[in-house]
Amino acid sequence: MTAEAGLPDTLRDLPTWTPGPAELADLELLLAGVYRPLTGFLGSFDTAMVIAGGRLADGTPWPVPVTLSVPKELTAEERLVLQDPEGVPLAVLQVAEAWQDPTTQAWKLAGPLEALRAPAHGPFHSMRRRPDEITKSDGPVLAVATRDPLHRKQLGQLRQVAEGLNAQVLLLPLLGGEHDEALVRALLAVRKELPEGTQIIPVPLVRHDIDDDRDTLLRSHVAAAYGATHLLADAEVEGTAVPVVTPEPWAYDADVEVWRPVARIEPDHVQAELSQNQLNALLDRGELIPDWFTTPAVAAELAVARPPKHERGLTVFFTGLSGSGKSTVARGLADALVERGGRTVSLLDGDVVRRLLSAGLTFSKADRDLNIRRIGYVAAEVTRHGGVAICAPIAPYAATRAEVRRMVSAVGDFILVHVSTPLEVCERRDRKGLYAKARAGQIPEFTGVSDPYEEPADADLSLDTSTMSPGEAVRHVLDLLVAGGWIRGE
Ligand SMILES: Nc1ncnc2c1ncn2[C@@H]1O[C@H](COP(=O)(O)OS(=O)(=O)O)[C@@H](OP(=O)(O)O)[C@H]1O
Ligand SMILES: Nc1ncnc2c1ncn2[C@@H]1O[C@H](COP(=O)(O)OP(=O)(O)O)[C@@H](O)[C@H]1O
Repeated sequence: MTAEAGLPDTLRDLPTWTPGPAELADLELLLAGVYRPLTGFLGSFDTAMVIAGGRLADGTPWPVPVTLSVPKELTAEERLVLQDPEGVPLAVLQVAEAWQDPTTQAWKLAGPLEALRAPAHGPFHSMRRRPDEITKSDGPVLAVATRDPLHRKQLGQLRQVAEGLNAQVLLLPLLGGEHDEALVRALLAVRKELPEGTQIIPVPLVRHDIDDDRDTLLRSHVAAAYGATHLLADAEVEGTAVPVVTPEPWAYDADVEVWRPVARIEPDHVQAELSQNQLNALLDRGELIPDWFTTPAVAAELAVARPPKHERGLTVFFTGLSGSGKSTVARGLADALVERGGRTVSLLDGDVVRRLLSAGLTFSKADRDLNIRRIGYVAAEVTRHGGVAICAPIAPYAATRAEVRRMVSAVGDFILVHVSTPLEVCERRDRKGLYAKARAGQIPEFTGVSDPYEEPADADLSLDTSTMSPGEAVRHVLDLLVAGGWIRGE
């Protein structure tokens, strides 16, 4: 791991590290001055103080720990080049402290950063601005820092608050999910409905693991860095970097077909609203989002971000002992789906994967985990593109299965099927004669015999194939898919 060509000679021999996506987003904000007063990743004392009381060690208010995890091997370094996933160097970290997180045990490096290059990728990158690149307004500026599209209600509330303050609007789409493009497109789609002169600047602020109040505080810091004088938010929180303005409640007056403040709706008029759950249910069924709720252009983007279940990407992940019936049921399911039509199916069978994608890997814990991560990566890509990925490895470790669930769930849906056939039955079947060899000590680390299998506690379906035929087992999975709306019933 040494820095690539193109770096100044003085930095060439420095070790390099590629932070994860969330840390890279934090790095971008640190380098751009959006996280001012922070100039680098936090050390142990600052982090503890921020978590405990929302302040840095010197008393400056700051709501969220901004830290950098590294492998233990890098904790002895004095300087480190931080690079993007393609190996492009972004910054040099001057290590002030190497420390271990007392909760997660992860190793962290803290210290100031020297920018080398601004990250230059990502959809709508051309719309991004550093705070020092925008012309500051003289008058009030109302920031809306949002991860959600603006529907007719929010547009009305925003216009009302902006007018009341006589403020310019600064719309900050917060990027950091899987559907960032849909969010920015949905906000661009309502541009005409926004007050004149509204600026839209996407900000790579990923969701930190903090409560709503801290999240509002963080948004207020970002808003202040971009020159806002006010932040529109659902609730006021003490200590925000700029004052929070909360909109008054609005509802749809169905009698006269307009959105307006609830206080101005006649008591005998019918009010309408659509909760997030109702909206999600409509999207899941692929039904029309009513025009009174949101504009058609926004509705179209909502459907991109959350396609109807029967078109949404899906991974069905079978796990179980060797010989439990994973391949048989997975193959049966793939055939049944292909026969029904309307879905593209990729079958990632354990044995086949080991011959191609994971050729050369052993059955050590590290190699099994790598094998499952590779399967998960491919399944997530299939899912992202709206296909059905069917996986059938043993996948003996719960943590690795959970990792795959997380990866896939970010881009579509994930179903875990535990093929729970008892070991004695698998061993009796011994289709490949492997159990006999394992018992004879000829195969070390054989799952269920001399290697662990962690039973899933989070299975969406359990199938004990000793009590049913392969056809019945496939039927159970199909029933689950129909009940969940992923495929249509016959
Ligand atoms: N030591 C050991 N333990 C378990 N299984 C072994 C081992 N050595 C070879 N095999 C054969 O490899 C198949 C399991 O591979 P997987 O990729 O599914 O395993 S894992 O998920 O990476 O643990 C498994 O296939 P299935 O029977 O289809 O499960 C076995 O045939
Ligand atoms: N209900 C059932 N579902 C799946 N397989 C079954 C069932 N009943 C018997 N079997 C037999 O059990 C064996 C399972 O092997 P396989 O599907 O390769 O399991 P795995 O992929 O989990 O190693 C096959 O020989 C299959 O015919």
